Formats: sequence, C-alpha cells, structure tokens
Amino acid sequence: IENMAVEPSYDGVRLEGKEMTQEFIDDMTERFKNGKLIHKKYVYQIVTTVKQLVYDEPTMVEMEVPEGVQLTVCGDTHGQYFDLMELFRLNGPPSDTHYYLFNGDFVDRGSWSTEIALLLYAYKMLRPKGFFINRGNHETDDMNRVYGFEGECKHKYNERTFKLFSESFSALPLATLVGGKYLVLHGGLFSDDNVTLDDIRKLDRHKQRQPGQSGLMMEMLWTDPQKEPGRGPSKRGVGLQFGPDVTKRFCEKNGLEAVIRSHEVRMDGYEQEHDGKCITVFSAPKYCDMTENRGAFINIGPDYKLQFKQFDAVPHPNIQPMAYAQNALRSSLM
Ligand SMILES: O=C(O)c1nn[nH]c1-c1ccccc1
Ligand SMILES: [Mn+2]
Ligand SMILES: [Mn+2]
Ligand SMILES: [Mn+2]
Repeated sequence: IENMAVEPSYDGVRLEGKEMTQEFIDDMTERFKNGKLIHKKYVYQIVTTVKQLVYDEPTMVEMEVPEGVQLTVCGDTHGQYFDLMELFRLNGPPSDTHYYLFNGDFVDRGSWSTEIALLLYAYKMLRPKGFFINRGNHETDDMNRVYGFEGECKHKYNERTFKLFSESFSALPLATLVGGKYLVLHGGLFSDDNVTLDDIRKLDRHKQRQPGQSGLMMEMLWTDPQKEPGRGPSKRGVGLQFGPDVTKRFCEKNGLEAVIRSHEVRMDGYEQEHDGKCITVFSAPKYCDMTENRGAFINIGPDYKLQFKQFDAVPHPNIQPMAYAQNALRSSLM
C-alpha cells in the first residue's frame, strides 16, 4: 500500500506517512457530506491499520473515564451518516476530552455505511485510547452480503475494500467494560448463568472469525432481553431472549451496575429495562427511513452517572436504504 501513488489530480487532503490527522478527518467528513469518496490508498491504509489496532485489543476492552473527560456510548448507526453528523453536531465530535464508544451495527441497511465505517476507523486511528468500537452482528459476512455493506463497498470502492473491512470486523472486540460498572456489548447475555467477565476476557475471538449459530460470541452479538423471567426463544431464529432475573444474577455475579446493549430499535432511542439493569441504546433515528423512532446516546462522566440524550433524524440525499444491496440470490449463486 505504501508505494501506491495518489494522482496529482486528487483534490483531497493526503495522508503523509502512517499518522492520521484531524485535518484529514475534517476533509474526509466534508467530502462524504458532498457525496465524494477518498482515495482507495487511504481506505486500505486506514482499514489495515485499524484492523491491527483492534486485533491487539482484548476481547473485553476495559476503560475508565478520566477527570475532565466525557464518554458517549452510541448504539446502532446502520449507515445513517447524516444522522451521525447530527449526533456530533448536538453532542460534540470525538476529541481528546470527549471519548466515544460505538456499540456495533455501524454498517448495513443505511446507504452510507462505508462513510460511517471509515469515519469511525479514522478516529480510532487518530486516538486509539479515546475511541472504542464493539463488534455487532452486522459486522459479519453473512449480514453484509444481504443487508448492503458488501454491495456498497464494491459499488463505491472495490472487492478488496470489502475483504479488508471483513477481516477488520473479525478482529473487533466483543465488549467494553466501563469503569468496572457497565458492560457494553451489542446483543446481550447468555444461555448459561455461570458466564463471568473472565470467561469473556479469555474468549479467543481470533479463533472464530464469524459468530456461527452457538457459543459465547454468537450470544454476545445476537441475544435480546425479554420482560418474562427466565429464558425464551429468539424472535430472530438465532440466539435467545433473557429475562430480568438473568440480568440481575449476571450483574450481581460480576459486580456490575448494568449491561448496556443495542441491537434493537426503541421508539425513544433508548430504554431502561430489567429494573434499570439492562439498557438498550439505539442511535439510528427514523430507522431505514421508515420507523418513527428517535435516536439516543448515553453520556458518562468521571462520576459514572448515565445521562440519556435523544435526537432526531435529519434530511439526507435522496438515496434509499439498502441502495447497494446485492440481490441475495444472485450473489449466493456467483
Ligand atoms: O438489520 C437490523 O435491523 C438488525 N440489527 N441487528 N440485527 C438485525 C437483523 C436484521 C435482520 C435479520 C436479523 C437481524
Ligand atoms: Mn442493528
Ligand atoms: Mn444487531
Ligand atoms: Mn434517514
């Protein structure tokens, strides 16, 4: 990649050497707003660098909120780039004193998935210790093939871009522990009451690139809460549903105040369930341009109090959700 040439005619900010700059991010942000792309040399550089960065992180990242810093936890964004811009406008962009944690499902469905993925990755590259990304069930090959990200990569860039993103998704951490109090993961809890944080720490995610139909990784990416105690069948055909007693036992056993998860739309953008021990946060307002839901995010300061904020969808260029989704049958026959 290093000796790939960028034509003199390229009108965007250039990356010199291996460092990311805020100047590059600001230029890229504007280019994406205007429907432009970045040079594929920089796509390869950003994705391969972030793949290595996140590969070396533990399966459960552990972070604190330092004095003078605020952490924002965001849920699913699903390619809704213009709504993410609205979130940054209202809440402030990532900075040295404003950490962000994106809790999976940042691609698929919305038709600006490459823009969101490259923006999150560029921030990760610029500030690895102040910007965090959990894997969602949509950061997987099976979902990207059907719900648009693979098609969008190929349409806007090329096949190599999708392959590199796919490898980076397999390297993403599966959970982030905030201040030893909140376990943030995309889906939810487990079929087994005995799972501890240590089991998650010890999970070698590099041995299994895709979540499959069973096991800890699948459950962390796929399960949903239910109102009834105990466990029940998943409405998705994958994973299971877990009740308030399951959440209570898990939090007590692991010394947690709550589990913060995403993975499901909520009309208010967030919901505190299971006596406040299971919190859903979803950051794609007017999901797929159809659901009349708000978006939300959670601000957490050094005192670890949760501040819930809501926001609304903003107008975006007239490109429908799933605009680049390949015909599932056609792509599976190739
Ligand atoms: O695309 C979504 O809404 C979604 N977000 N997380 N999981 C899903 C999903 C969608 C269709 C089928 C299975 C899961
Ligand atoms: Mn989702
Ligand atoms: Mn999901
Ligand atoms: Mn929209």
